[in-house]
Amino acid sequence: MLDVQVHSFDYDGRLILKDIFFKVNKGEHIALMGESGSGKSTLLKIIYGLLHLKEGSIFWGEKQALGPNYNLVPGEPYMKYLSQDFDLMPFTTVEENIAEHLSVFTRETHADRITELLEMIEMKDYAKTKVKNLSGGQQQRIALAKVLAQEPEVLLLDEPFGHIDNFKRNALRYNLFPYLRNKGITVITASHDPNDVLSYCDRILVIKDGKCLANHETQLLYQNPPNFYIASLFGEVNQVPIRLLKSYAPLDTSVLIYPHEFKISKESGLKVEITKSQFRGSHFLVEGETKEGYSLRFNSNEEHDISSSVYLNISLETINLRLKPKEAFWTKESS
Ligand SMILES: Nc1ncnc2c1ncn2[C@@H]1O[C@H](COP(=O)(O)OP(=O)(O)OP(=O)(O)O)[C@@H](O)[C@H]1O
Repeated sequence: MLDVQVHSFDYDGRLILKDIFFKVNKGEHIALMGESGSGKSTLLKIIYGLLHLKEGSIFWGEKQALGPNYNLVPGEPYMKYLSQDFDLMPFTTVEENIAEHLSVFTRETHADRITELLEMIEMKDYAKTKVKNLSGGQQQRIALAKVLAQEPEVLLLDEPFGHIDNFKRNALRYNLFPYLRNKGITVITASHDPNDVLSYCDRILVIKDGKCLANHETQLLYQNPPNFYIASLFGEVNQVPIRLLKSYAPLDTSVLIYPHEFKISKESGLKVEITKSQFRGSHFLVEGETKEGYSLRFNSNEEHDISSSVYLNISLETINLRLKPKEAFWTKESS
C-alpha cells in the first residue's frame, strides 16, 4: 500500500499543498483531478521523491520514499514517474531510448520486451526512428513505454495523453489501462480529462487550491458530486435552484444536474426558451433560459430553433439523490 501523508508543502514559503492524506492499495488505480495550478504535479513529484517534503511522509509498504535530500539520484527504484516533459534522448532511436531503461541482466529478452511495449503504444514501425524526428504525441508515447520498460510497482502519470490527438488517445487508453491492471501495477494518474478517469480509475482524489476536496470511488463521486467544482471536472453541469423544479419546495437550495439528465417534453415541466443549440456529434448541447432568467444546458437528439420553447424534466430519483445531505455521507465514505 502507498501511504501519502502531506501535512504541508511550500515553494519558497508559498503554501502549495495542505493536509493531503490518502492511501492507495496495491494494484489500485486512482486519479488526481483538479483545475490547473491546484497542485497535482507537485503532489506527484513529492511522491516520486523529486521534491523534499519537510512536513509529512511517503511510504510504499514498509519502505519510506526519502526524497532528494537523501537520494543521490532522486526517485525510488520501484516507482516510475511520467512527467509532462518527456525526458527522452532525442538523437538516439526509439528502441535505444526504451532499452536504456531495461536491466542489463535481461539483455537476451530486451528485443521481446521492446516489441511488447511498442505494440502496446502502437508504434512498432518506429523502433529504428530517431526520437527527434517524432511528433510531440509520438514522443509522449515513447516516454510512456520508457517508464514501463522495467515494470514499476507504482506508476505516476502526469497528464499522460496531453500531447496525443483524440484518435490515438482513445486507442492508447484502451490498451494501456487494462495492461497496467493485468500487471498489478499501482497507478496514480493526474488528469483534466474525465475520459481518462471515468472508465479506468477506481477512485478519484480531487484537489483544489492545494487541499483535498474529495477522495471517493469513481462512480459514487460522479453520481453524488458534493459541489459544483467537483461536478464540473466531469464536464458540463447545471446548478438548478430547487424552487424552479418544485414551486412548493421551501428549500433555498440547488441541485447539480448534468445535461444528459434533463428529459425534454413538449407539454409539461420547466419551461425554457432556447438561446443556443450546438452540434456535438452524438447529440446537440442546447442552452435555454427560464422565465426567472436562469440559463440551463441540456442534451437533445435534435437541433432546436432559437427562441422556441421546450419543457425540461428531471427524474425524482435524481433530485432526491442530489439533495441527500453530503457532509455526513462524504466524511463517512472518505475515511
Ligand atoms: N518549481 C516551482 N516553483 C515555484 N512554484 C511552482 C513550481 N512548480 C509549480 N509551482 C506553482 O505551484 C502551484 C501548483 O502547480 P502544479 O504544477 O503542481 O499544478 P497542477 O495542478 O499540476 O497544474 P496543471 O494541471 O496545469 O499541470 C502553481 O501555482 C504553480 O505556479
